[in-house]
Amino acid sequence: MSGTIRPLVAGNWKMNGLAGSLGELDAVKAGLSGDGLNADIMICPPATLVAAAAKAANASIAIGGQDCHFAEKGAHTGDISAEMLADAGASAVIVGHSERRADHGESDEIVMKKAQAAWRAGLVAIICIGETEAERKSGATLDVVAVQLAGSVPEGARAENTVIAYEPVWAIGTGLTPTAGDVAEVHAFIRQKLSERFSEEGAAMRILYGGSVKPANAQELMGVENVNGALVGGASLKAADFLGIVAAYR
Ligand SMILES: O=C[C@H](O)COP(=O)(O)O
Repeated sequence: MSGTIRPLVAGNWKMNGLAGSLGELDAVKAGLSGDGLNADIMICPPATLVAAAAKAANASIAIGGQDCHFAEKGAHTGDISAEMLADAGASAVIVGHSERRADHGESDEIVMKKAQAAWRAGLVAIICIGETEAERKSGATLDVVAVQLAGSVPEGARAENTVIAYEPVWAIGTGLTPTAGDVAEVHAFIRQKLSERFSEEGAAMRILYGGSVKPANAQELMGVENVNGALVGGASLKAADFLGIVAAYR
């Protein structure tokens, strides 16, 4: 396991989950009870379930949102502010997920404003970056990651209010993952950039890997240098799978 940074395993339910899905949260809670886990655990349910999830969770599970608007309030039909997520009991919010960047045209500039909004509301910003398949194939991965980091992570980022999630777009929901060596290369690069820009705060910031993490590959991926946890999509929907990933930190 990497250094002394406390890892974070976060489940992103994406646009999945009705009230009955909170049973999975209960099962995660039960699965975590009484064990000395060496990681923080978070579930990011859809916005409709944030308040109920926050009530159902206990101290062993943090609740996060999946997106927020950068404004505090106003005429933005259908949007949710970081303050509203905090009010509902969230302690973090994912910003700049590649699905938001692709589906909603979110630029680095917008993602940066969302991260600042998260801080304004007292939330941890989980800032997502990652290259597409074409970018990987053309050898542009590190360039893409550098541009996204520079453009999406605001000045003043600190280890306690910012988490970076490296998610290669081609690995999300596909069952494909980069090799451990590829993950190590990109995470080392991200660490170098964060340390150059934010000094000791950047050296202490958590860098999550995301993209087809499952129980079968969690141990290997979580053991890579500078991988400080995971952002898990599909495998977070079932408590048994999610707990199987969390087990990498037992
Ligand atoms: O936010 C989570 C990621 O997009 C990973 O999703 P996945 O685990 O289904 O590949």
